[in-house]
Amino acid sequence: MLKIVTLGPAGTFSELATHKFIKQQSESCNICFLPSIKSVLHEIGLSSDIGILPIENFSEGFIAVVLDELAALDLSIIDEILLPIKFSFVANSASINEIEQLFVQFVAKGQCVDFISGLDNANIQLTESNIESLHECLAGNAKVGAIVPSGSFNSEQFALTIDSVNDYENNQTRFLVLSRNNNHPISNDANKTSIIVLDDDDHPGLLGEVLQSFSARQINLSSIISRPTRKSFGKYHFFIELEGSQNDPLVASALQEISQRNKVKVLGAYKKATLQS
Ligand SMILES: O=C(O)C(=O)Cc1ccccc1
Repeated sequence: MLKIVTLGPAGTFSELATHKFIKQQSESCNICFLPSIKSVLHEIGLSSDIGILPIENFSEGFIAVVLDELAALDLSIIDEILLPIKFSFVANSASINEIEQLFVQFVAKGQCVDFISGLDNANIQLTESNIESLHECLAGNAKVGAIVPSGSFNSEQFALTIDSVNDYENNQTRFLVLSRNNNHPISNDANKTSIIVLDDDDHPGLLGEVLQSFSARQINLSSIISRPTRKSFGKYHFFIELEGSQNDPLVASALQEISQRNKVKVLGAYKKATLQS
């Protein structure tokens, strides 16, 4: 039995991503929910074999806490999942102008900016998960509203519901499947690799050299993100995703070259997700 930990309570997009992953597995799986992204990350490899969490939204970009923990913890990426993301607004008052308190998950807030900016009188309360927002609204008074996953609620429970409050119609989020065991063989269908170049030897041209190792071999990068090390001001880790895996000798030699000059953590190689996969 594969034990999976993800962001709860039940009903989050993370749970939907987990079910999409489970459908592709031959083994039976057991899901455990934890209330915050950080608590999920820290449980992987303890009571759970793997963890599933959002890493990147199509319009908002990367989730900083996940990148920072990937730099700090000993986790590896074994797969990724892509999900369409649709939000609805629910409220205990039929009049939107009466809403004084809005519960919204901290990543969801940036995906519903246009709608939220129209709620003139609402005080924003950030939550850890979209289902926490839903539960807060269900437990709240007549002046409370929430941004929640479309399809996660029964409209009879609310005085007002408005669908499609996300800024972009084709909103999508990418989730990572993470494990603590770093010895996974690279599967033959892996066509994407994630690495972190850790800032341990800052010098002029560090990033240029890293990029040159890839461009000299015609290796395409799909993302590059810097995150502060939080050790001293102006020092950064670089989270890089590239096409291909170390099964390809060109990728292997690029990573070997970069590793000779820098501390590199290869997070994992996996098959690039699509909405259909
Ligand atoms: O709270 C959830 O439902 C999550 O799984 C986190 C999240 C938040 C916003 C978009 C996608 C996933």
